[in-house]
Amino acid sequence: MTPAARVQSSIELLDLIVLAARSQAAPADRILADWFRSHRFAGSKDRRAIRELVYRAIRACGPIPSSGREAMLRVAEEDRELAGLFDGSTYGPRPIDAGERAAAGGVAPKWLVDRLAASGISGAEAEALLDRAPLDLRVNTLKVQREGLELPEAATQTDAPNGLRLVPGTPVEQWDAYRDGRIEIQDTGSQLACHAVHAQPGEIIVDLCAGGGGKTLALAAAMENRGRLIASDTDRARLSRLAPRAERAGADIIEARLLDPGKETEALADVAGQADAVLIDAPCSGTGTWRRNPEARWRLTDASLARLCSTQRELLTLGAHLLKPGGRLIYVVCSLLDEEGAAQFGRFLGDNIAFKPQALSLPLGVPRDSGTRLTPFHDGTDGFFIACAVQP
Ligand SMILES: C[S@@+](CC[C@H](N)C(=O)[O-])C[C@H]1O[C@@H](n2cnc3c(N)ncnc32)[C@H](O)[C@@H]1O
Repeated sequence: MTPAARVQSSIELLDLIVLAARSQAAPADRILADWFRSHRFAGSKDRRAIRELVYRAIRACGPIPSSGREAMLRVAEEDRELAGLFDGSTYGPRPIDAGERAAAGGVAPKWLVDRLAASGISGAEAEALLDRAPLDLRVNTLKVQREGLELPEAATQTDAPNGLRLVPGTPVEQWDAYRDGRIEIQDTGSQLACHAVHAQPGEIIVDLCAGGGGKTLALAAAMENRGRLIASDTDRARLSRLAPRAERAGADIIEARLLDPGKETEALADVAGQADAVLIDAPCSGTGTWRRNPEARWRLTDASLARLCSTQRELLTLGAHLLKPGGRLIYVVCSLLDEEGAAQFGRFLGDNIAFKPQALSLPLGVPRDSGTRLTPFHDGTDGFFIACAVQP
């Protein structure tokens, strides 16, 4: 493909992505994968260049643009070489009309920029939400210790106890160490959220919103495969990814439990009052993960945020009900909005005065009310709010 043809294909893909974002349909990654499958003439270099262009344009537009062309013009405004490819050549984009409008830039739609600012995220902190994320690994101590691990490429140690960092795009999935479960791909912030659980061998631990089990596997490793680790979620597809991952990681103590939405308490009745620790990695707006998923800021609405906050409240209540006296409740969201993080947790503490917040001794982050906040700007991790409470 010519460079101009790649730009035109990216514009057409952005049209599909914008349409899908407006109707909460397929995510950008899926749209790209489908397009590459049905356009075999696009070779690997074309695919890489198109993906790069599409994500540059998504990052460049704060509010959702009205078309793919407007989005690409936004990038072209700051890239003369790209602007020169709007040349009207065969398969290329038509020339830029005098006065043709580019999409608005910025970090996010205005209502979200305002909410972030109200939560103390503005300026450089807000801009860093759209940086490129590094590639972080967790060494699976069920199989190997960090000191004993040999990898095809040099990695630097992170602040997470078993964390390593590589250049983004390193083909980790093709490495033997990945295939045989010695390493997992996991953001440092996510690793520190697991560290905050202080999971011990022999404990009963519930990972209430386990999803595909990223954090469950880290907990199993901390528990040295001893004790009970119940991994629950309401999403069958996500939870079904856990069993093969657990097998690869050699994590034997995980009991996966699919929850019926609205009937979670019944499904976990046998654990009520028994757990040493409950991790609530709650569903959230994901404002802390825009580095990996910049399109998410086009999809979030005030109404969906309110629904997420209400689910978080219910999950906190359920988590508290599962704990034994003295048990630890660890609340985590990959969001930087206080209504999902500090204020949500503060409300729980206000409604449940028997629970006392516990300081977290994490190597990164800054205190935010009763918890700790990690941000891409301050900590180089995804954005997280992490807090712990104990009922003495
Ligand atoms: C942030 S994700 C969890 C990610 C996961 N812990 C990991 O590390 O990969 C939140 C999860 O909460 C789940 N969820 C939503 N509502 C739930 C509910 N009522 N009970 C349990 N899980 C729920 C979602 O399906 C989603 O998988």
